[in-house]
Amino acid sequence: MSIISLININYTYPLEEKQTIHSLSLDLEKGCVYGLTGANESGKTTICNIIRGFIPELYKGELTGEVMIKGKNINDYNIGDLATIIGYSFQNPFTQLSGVKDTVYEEIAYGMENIGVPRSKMIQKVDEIVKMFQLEDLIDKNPFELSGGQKQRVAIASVVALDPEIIILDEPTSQLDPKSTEDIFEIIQLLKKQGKTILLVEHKVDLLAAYCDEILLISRGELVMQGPVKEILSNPKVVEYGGQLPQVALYFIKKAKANGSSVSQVPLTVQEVYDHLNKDGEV
Ligand SMILES: Nc1ncnc2c1ncn2[C@@H]1O[C@H](COP(=O)(O)OP(=O)(O)OP(=O)(O)O)[C@@H](O)[C@H]1O
Repeated sequence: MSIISLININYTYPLEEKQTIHSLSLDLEKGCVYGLTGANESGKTTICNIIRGFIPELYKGELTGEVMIKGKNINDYNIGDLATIIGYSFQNPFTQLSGVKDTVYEEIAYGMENIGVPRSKMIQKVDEIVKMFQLEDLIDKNPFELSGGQKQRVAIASVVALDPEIIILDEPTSQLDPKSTEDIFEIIQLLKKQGKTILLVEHKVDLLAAYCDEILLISRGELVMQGPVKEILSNPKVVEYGGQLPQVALYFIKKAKANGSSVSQVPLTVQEVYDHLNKDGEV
């Protein structure tokens, strides 16, 4: 049984004539990291909102098709239960912060407070999360006085603190510098090891290539490609659909085309190039 299934989803925002999501079906398996990518405005955030139930709960509009979470129709969950199963970190961390807590420490504890986690367990979890996200120097600061990147880290940390089985991260690194971006991807790796299912909206395909199991490519509200990272991110069709390929893959695809050879085995990451050269004794 897939942990998330969308079955023939069509969706139109309120007062819009044009449909945003068209005949979309997908299955996501427990414990995998999925990279949801595609051009701007192709519908990625909308899909996340459908999976989390914010559409049609908050956004209304016309939604048809079925959303199944852990084999059960999303309409059969109560809102509280769904919130503990699916954690959602928004594209804009400002939206995510509660606005009612004065320190980063309290902000991270806030979600647990709301669901009645015992105090001793809560303190233990906040300490663990602070360490995981390297927030030690920020715990006494007001969340709204942080930089954009710091807010983003705190927002994601608050989601992870609730220990949801499914974690949706909508462009989690959009405001982060390269070092903090790598750190977030390392945390994603760790969460995968803990058995979490992660849906990651991200434009940085080089990082998706290194950390995801599968890629879902969206174009104009349709799922146009889905498959293992190796298969999708070495396929030049991705670019035709408005997506991007890793820089390394682009270089090797160009080289393969010039030599008239197959593009199916191109490396996607610098590490793969290194491993390949190492095997041949060239480094
Ligand atoms: N609340 C809304 N009401 C009406 N239309 C909306 C609303 N939110 C998004 N849209 C439209 O739906 C389409 C898909 O938007 P969405 O934000 O899902 O795309 P995206 O792929 O996440 O974009 P980006 O990469 O730029 O964040 C866009 O045309 C957008 O203008």
